[in-house]
Amino acid sequence: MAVHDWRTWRDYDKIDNDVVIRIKNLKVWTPEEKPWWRRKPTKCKTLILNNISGCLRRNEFTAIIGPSGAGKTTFLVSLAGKCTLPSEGSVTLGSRNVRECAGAVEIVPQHEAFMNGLSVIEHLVFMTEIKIGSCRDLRNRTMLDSLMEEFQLRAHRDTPIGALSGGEKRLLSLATTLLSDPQILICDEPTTGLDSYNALLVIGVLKKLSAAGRVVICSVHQPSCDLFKEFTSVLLMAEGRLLFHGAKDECMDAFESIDLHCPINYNPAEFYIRAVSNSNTNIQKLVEISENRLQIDRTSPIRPDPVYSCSKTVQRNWFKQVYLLLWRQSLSLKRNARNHLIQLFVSVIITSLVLTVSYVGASGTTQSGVQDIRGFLWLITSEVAFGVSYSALYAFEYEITLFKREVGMYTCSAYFVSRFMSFIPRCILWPIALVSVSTLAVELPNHVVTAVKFCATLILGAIPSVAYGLGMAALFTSTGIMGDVMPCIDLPLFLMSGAFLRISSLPTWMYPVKYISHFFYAMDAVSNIYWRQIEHIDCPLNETSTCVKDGAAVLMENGYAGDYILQDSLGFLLITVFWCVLGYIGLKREEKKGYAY
Ligand SMILES: Nc1ncnc2c1ncn2[C@@H]1O[C@H](COP(=O)(O)OP(=O)(O)OP(=O)(O)O)[C@@H](O)[C@H]1O
Repeated sequence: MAVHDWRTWRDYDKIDNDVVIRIKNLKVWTPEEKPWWRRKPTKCKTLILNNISGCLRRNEFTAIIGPSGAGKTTFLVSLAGKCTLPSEGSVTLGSRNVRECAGAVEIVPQHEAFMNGLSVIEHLVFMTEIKIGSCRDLRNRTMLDSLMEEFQLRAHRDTPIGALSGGEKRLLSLATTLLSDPQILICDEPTTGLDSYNALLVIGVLKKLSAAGRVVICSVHQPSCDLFKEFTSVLLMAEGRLLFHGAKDECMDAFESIDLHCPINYNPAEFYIRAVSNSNTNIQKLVEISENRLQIDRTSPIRPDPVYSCSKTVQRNWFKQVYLLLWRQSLSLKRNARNHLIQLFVSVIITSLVLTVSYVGASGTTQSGVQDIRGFLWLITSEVAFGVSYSALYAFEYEITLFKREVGMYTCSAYFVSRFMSFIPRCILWPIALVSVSTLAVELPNHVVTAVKFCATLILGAIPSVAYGLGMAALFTSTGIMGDVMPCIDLPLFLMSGAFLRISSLPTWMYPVKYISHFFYAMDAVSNIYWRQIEHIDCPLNETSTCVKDGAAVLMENGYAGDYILQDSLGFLLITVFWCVLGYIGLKREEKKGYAY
């Protein structure tokens, strides 16, 4: 098995065993909980990492072990510079803070986040394209091929990720991380969920990477003897403290020096973990030993800087990012095409059939027909607006973890724009299907032309509806309450449509709300299209109430504008921009919250 022989730290073959990462008095804590309206909390509630100091060296292949809740994950995430909890102390690469060395350090989190609709090869091609550059580049293609070979992913090349086993997903996650050839690789429980063969396969690849000059550090949950012996050093943690860090033999010596002897044929990793679980005395003694050893580390040479600032990751230009993200969305959409078609059939065709049956023969040329047509126009408008905006509402809920894991690969705006554009086919298909079927039995003047105009208007109206749904989704993603908030905002917006009350009868202070209502502009446009063609409405001789004489009178009664084309087009555009800006702000806020682990 060839392991990345094109990736060596050739600059450093003269210095051996020198320090790469230095950790100085690292403390991480959970903040005191305060009501959301109070100032940002600063006090410490629970100390997760307690004054950890140490260093990691070149060629070191370290296993982090310790009881559950020891702080292993928090330590690894801090090493990668991605910890979002309040902290003190420093983690440095050379003389630079690890947070400034993007690309030099990569973390493989414990729980994978993928777009499950993609196949293995599609996912790897996307990641290659977005992280390191074009797949047409021979070097990038070789890298991709070699990783597929190393992690035995060839057999699953075309398998959808959702159908992979937990272990196979783990291998894919590792392969994805290694695409950018990080110099420091941090893995949180890379063997969890793998059978012993695959666990050894993964550890074997990681070991070779460390032998080639990288720093590889992994937390391992209860490693077997076979697995444990592959590591060159061990880092033992308990209760947020570093109890030991060094070669495996030295660890055994340290335990023996405090009179703790590992029985013959007993798994040493298990012995260490047991010895420090719930034993303050042992923890205290080991902390003292660890502090003495630290004095030696402090005198070790530090690597010069330049190597850490270099990274093989590239930032693709904004349009390329949008294109690649759209391509990924479209693949996922294609794989779920059957579900989308069923959804189209159930939600649109059946609804349209119900409408056409209910409004059979309806015409706006009679007094009783005026009300029917008003209802019909409202129903086709609202079906499209609601259908499209609610389908966008959950766009981020399932993808937010993926988005937060991929921070740095593409910009927030590129992601938002691509997500927005991925709804465009729906904005076109839904209105066409709805209008074509629902108008079948309704009497429209110039039937085909009017139906086409309805389609065009509803397509344009669907775009601000998507922006509205995405805006709400991005603003309330983290709270998960968008489904509860949206109906409350819908109410004033659809009241402004003019379908339920005359806009002219609104209190003056409510008047401006209509300008941010996509329901209003859509209803205004379809009503104008229809009623402007009705030149006469019959008024029976025995009619007691006042008759509406023509379509213009109906428009006047509802308060719909004169120059509707300009007003409604501008309205659609402004509302789309308004909700997109709000959605972008919401997504940016999520991005700022940091890495999801
Ligand atoms: N964001 C957080 N908010 C509150 N507590 C947290 C947070 N992150 C971690 N903790 C707490 O810090 C402690 C250490 O967590 P961490 O996940 O780092 O431990 P671990 O050693 O990786 O555990 P395990 O082996 O079970 O995965 C745990 O008690 C955990 O509940």
